[in-house]
Amino acid sequence: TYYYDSSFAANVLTAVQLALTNIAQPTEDPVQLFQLFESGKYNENNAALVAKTMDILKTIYTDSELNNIVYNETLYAIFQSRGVCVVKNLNCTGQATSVYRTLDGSCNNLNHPEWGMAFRSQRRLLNPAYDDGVSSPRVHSAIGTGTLPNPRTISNVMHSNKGISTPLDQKISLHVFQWGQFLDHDIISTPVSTGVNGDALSCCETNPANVNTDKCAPIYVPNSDGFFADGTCMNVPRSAPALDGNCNTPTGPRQQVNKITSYIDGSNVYGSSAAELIKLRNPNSTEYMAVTNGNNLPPNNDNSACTLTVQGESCSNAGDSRVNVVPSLGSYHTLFVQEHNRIVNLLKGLGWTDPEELFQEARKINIAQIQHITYNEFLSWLLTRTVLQQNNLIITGSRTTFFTGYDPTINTDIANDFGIAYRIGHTWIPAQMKLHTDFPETSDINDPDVKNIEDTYHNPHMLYMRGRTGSNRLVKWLTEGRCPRTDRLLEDGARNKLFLKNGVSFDLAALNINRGREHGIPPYWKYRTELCGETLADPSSWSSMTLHDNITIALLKSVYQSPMDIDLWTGALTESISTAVIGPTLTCIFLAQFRALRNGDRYWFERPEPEGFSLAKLTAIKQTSLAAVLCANVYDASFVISQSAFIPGDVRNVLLPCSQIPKLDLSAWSRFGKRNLNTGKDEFENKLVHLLLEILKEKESGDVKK
Ligand code: HEM
Ligand SMILES: [Ca+2]
Repeated sequence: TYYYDSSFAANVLTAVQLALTNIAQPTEDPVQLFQLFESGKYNENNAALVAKTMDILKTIYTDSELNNIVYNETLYAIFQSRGVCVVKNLNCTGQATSVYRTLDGSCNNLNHPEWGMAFRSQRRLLNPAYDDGVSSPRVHSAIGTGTLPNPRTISNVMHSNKGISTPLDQKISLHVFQWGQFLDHDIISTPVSTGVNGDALSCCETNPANVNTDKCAPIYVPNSDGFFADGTCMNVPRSAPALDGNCNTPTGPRQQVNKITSYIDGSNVYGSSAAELIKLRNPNSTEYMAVTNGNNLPPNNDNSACTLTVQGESCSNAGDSRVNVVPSLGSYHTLFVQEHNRIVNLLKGLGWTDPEELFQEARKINIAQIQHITYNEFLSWLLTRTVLQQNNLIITGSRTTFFTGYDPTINTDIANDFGIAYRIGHTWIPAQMKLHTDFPETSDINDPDVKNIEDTYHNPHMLYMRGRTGSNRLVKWLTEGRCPRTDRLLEDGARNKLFLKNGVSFDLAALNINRGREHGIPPYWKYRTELCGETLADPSSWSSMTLHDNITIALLKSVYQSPMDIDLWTGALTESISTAVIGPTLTCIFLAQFRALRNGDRYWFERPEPEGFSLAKLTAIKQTSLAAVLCANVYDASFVISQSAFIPGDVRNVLLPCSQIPKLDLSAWSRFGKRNLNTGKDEFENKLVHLLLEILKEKESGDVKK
């Protein structure tokens, strides 16, 4: 049962009215108030009323139902102005038999049903380092009375590609960039503080002393910047503080929230709550995900979700709210919605009929593919297979066995520190987005196929180009394009012109540094020692910087007073890389997170049934790859692609036509009995059963021709 329905709305109205009669000085008309509730805008001065309303709603709904509908839907934006109430009291029922992963928190981790679910406080790998111990951003230098360098200054010194032509990594395709972000959007989304009405805050004050430091962390750009005009201030709200389950401020240091499920569970495709999911499914044929005009993402009717420049276009809707950030991200969302619907059709051909079962099994297979591609292809490249092997994180390939390391005592929440460190993917952001040209086409000089990235932010237009074939063309471009190198340099379009609109823009590197400080993330050296186990004789000496090359150390020295001041994001990203893609500290942080996401996930795809699959099914999942998903949805059988779409063809990675790329073979899912593995066809008796079923179906619909 789903509780997102009109009776819920009616119950809220009744509860508000009741609550009004219960508090001393009612200040609002209940109908008006209800409208505010519905639109997610509510005056925080009415906190008592909200609390009372919640009490009444709790007499109607169970906690788990309220978590699903209230926190994620209606009250979320209201509380966001003060902070975000974290989910509590989820129930784990049906432990033994639950076949499908749930979104309301029950049972995804047997030991602790809340771990990994949406609207939880982020975990930390290291204790926070706030200036005042509880909440104020780190600003003081480790030595003397000085302050830390301005984030924009660090960005200019360490992350600018000015005067350096941006090197591309010829060994990896742009799928590394896109998978990296897509994965991020499956596991972490940190909400920021809003104004009292749920509106965006204005954090820049003429006098910096007047900044509301509880809700704001603006970046004042130092003069003579070279790009930003003197006096520029970047309007940055602080991440909303986590409130406890009763929406009160907890004692102890400020924590941040993750508003999506941390499990790799395709929540960017399916949503992070049952209520979100139901709205993403096709209402008429619920086995399918909703699509519009030729397999594109459904529109988001809230046009403030993106910037529209062409009439008739709309923002996209998906399981994660950031889907509109860049169009190539939208194209990935589209790809996995298409893949879901394709799997549904395949299952139908194998005798599956029940819409709910079809939906859930297709979702389970789609999630399994996403997990497999992440560990077997993406992480194999990022962390290397050797490191995965050493840490028992390797997917065993053809030696198909179950994963037996499931450990329900592992906390699967995303770590705050990981959320800062994993932003190293910002080094992969390309300068431009491009539509692949299938055929010689007359190019449209007024609407070219190549656009600077700053012209694509929050604008879905590229998806609409060329008769709405933009999504597939962007995906094809990701295959043929090369990814910017994993280095300290960020493209101008991300470092100077992020979210450029009406002449106002942001610096993504400065945002990352600033965000780390306002989350109370300790400096880089602490991760080397306290988390990753290095022993440093004297962390205050530059000679302790043994993981960086001399040029980088010179740059760091020119901006930081002490190596103990270096911010995690900058310090970890600039570690030198000998044989691997990333340095040892990032490897250590990533391992901590990706180990938890595999070992603590009850529904990890390599587990046996009922949560996972039979060996035959698991073998089928392990055959798949990003290339297979691409071949099944966007390429013709004759298209020649590298077996790992992340790594363009070379001697080690043979190019094959799509027709020869191992594809998702669902014969193990057949409900017609055994299949002949040599021919791939159903045995005779199964064919007969199939035919009979077809005839029965036609009979039922009153359309008997045979
Ligand atoms: C065009 C591509 C991208 C854009 C425009 C973009 C933009 C952003 C922005 C604006 C933020 C929030 C900054 C702040 O205020 O603190 C952010 C956060 C983040 N980004 Fe990116 N990003 C992109 C690609 C990537 C990639 C490729 C990765 C990883 C491989 C990545 C990982 C992250 C992570 C982990 C966060 C923190 C998320 C959270 O806690 O909510 N991003 N990104
Ligand atoms: Ca997720």
